[in-house]
Amino acid sequence: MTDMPDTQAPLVRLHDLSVTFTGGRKPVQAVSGVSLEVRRGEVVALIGESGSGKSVTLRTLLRLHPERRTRIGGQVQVAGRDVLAMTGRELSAYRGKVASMIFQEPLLALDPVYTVGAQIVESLRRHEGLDKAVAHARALALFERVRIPSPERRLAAYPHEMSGGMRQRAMIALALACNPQLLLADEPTTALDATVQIQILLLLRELQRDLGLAAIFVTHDIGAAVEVADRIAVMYAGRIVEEGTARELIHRPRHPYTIALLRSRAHGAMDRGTPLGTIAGAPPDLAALPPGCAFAPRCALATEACLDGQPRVVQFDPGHRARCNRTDETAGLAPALA
Ligand SMILES: Nc1ncnc2c1ncn2[C@@H]1O[C@H](COP(=O)(O)OP(=O)(O)OP(=O)(O)O)[C@@H](O)[C@H]1O
Repeated sequence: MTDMPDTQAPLVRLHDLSVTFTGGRKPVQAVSGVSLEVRRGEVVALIGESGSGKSVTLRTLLRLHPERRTRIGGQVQVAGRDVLAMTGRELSAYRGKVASMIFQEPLLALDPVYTVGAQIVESLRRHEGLDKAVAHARALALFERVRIPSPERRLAAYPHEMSGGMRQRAMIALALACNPQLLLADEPTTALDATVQIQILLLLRELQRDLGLAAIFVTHDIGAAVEVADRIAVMYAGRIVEEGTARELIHRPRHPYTIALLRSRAHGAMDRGTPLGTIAGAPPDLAALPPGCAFAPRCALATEACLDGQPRVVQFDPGHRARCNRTDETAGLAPALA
């Protein structure tokens, strides 16, 4: 029975991940000690201010960083495979087939000189070994699946000939072409109009459920995170500072940063499209991280101990944890939402 896949094991397992960019004058510690598990069929949202390491974490799952200027520590396992140990050939078989990414700007993912249809057909031929006619039929079915009107005509269009929303749907079709198990989405709707954002989010949620995909979304939008995610992980200065079910995190946040994020949003309305608000002070320089809690200089509850060393990780309900010394003080601090 040893070669049977363990369906109970998490599909994604990040353990003590650290990512340091070494190309500049000083090393930039973009991600520190991130551990995160995502099960099959589960959606996790990574939220936090700009520069908190959300995109870097996501991109590590596909090893998209410049190899020679990036130092990666810890473990990255997807579908039981060690992503950091993959050879170039293994990596290109893995990308798109096991894990696929949709980006904020489809024009960066789609090649401008080929029609969208040609790109999907090419991906299906390369990864799945399909012949041209079968690949074309599959591309057409994918366009129908993501509800692109006049799919046959649109397959023959170049990316720049499509509207933003249609391009995003085409990129989703391309990402799903080879039946991946894991969908990674980096601010997938930020560049779109509010109504198109909602349509795309609902489409992603529907596809994720129907296809039983695991997904990790990076977003600035708490409303979108609550809408699509089963669990939310809040990042600050490269660390996950709090993690829990979407419900738990919104109603019973325990990290002062999560509370500040929720409070900073205008009148606390959980409407979609409401971005994270601003919090007084600035995040730390990732090239000179402090020895203690990186949020302490902005935290009203911080003590000397918070400035001196890394805070402890406190576990609440199963799956809800916060990296903070002061969680006794934050219990019941309603984020002024309801
Ligand atoms: N290739 C790179 N070389 C050097 N620094 C990088 C590189 N990629 C990202 N960084 C830095 O790592 C830090 C974390 O970036 P990241 O993009 O993960 O933040 P984020 O939380 O996703 O923010 P945003 O919402 O703005 O995308 C930033 O300071 C960024 O400048």
